[in-house]
Amino acid sequence: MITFDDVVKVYPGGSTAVDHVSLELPTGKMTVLVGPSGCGKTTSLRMINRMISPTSGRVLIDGDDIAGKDEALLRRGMGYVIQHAGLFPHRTVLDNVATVPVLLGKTRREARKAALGLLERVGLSEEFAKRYPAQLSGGQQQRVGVARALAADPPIMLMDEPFSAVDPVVREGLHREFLRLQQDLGKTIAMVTHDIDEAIKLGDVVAIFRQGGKLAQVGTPEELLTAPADDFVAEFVGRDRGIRSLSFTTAADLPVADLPGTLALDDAGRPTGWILESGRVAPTGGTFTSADSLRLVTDLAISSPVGIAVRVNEEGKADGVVPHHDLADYLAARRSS
Ligand SMILES: Nc1ncnc2c1ncn2[C@@H]1O[C@H](COP(=O)(O)OP(=O)(O)OP(=O)(O)O)[C@@H](O)[C@H]1O
Repeated sequence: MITFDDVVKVYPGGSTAVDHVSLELPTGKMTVLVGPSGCGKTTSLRMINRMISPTSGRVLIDGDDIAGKDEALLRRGMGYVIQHAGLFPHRTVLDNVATVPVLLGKTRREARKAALGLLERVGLSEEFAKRYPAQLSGGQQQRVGVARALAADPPIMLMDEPFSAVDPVVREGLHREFLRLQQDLGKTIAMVTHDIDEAIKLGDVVAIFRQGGKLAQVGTPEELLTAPADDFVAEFVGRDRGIRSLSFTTAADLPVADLPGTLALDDAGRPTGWILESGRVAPTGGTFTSADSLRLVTDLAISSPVGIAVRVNEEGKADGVVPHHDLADYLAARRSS
């Protein structure tokens, strides 16, 4: 666990970048530091690897104050990924990834073999290994940046706006891959972003900073969406937070009604559409399983031609329906419980 214990950073010249921040970043989880520009996110991140020292307060790793640790040793346990990847321009992709392990004592051969494996894990095939950074797209460079940070297999990863230099579609893909990777690796990650949607999507814990380097709220994405501490947080997490918070709960406990006769099924019991009063069959527009989110069920119920979402089992067979008024009652009861 990384702990900020009443940390203050005042830069020479008097600006307070971080103002009495106390925060815990749990081991094996991703904590996202998010907030408007200039609110002290990067300063906080850099205090974890001692690129910046606190003016007062302590940063601890597993209970030990890092102020007393050898800087080089400390940083060896931390991967660092920055915007635009920060790759060595005159080294090949493979050598960008293999350099640190060689410095740490691996043979060049071992390091290159491991680097190829890492590049594959971040979605880059062998053909990219011989290229130079300038011969890659922005998204590919970011992937190399992540692979390079992972090369020393550090328990901690510090990431400063790692996905912000790429377009939204590429970013989506990188998010998905990164979440998959983190599921396997379980690193302790501190990530800085100014994008609340990215924070909510990636973070196990999200720490929202406000101007002046103060923490506004720390919580899981669901907590921030359902119970923002004040107007600043409510505004910052965005308008449709009610709908977005439904992404975090599955439909496992959602009661379903029996299949109505107006639901057309094929021989295997799979829904094929709704039989409308006119006799026309309209497509269902999608189905859900009990593992899907309440957000999907809501979307299906709203967009269904008859206002009913259809649940299917693992074989795709219809096994219940949720009319939109039942769903509204369920959501209202859930809120008040
Ligand atoms: N070396 C420095 N000397 C003086 N002031 C600084 C220095 N670095 C940052 N600051 C100031 O400290 C405050 C916090 O900066 P920091 O970079 O931590 O914010 P941030 O939240 O990461 O911002 P952004 O999202 O714009 O990158 C800002 O007001 C900034 O101007």
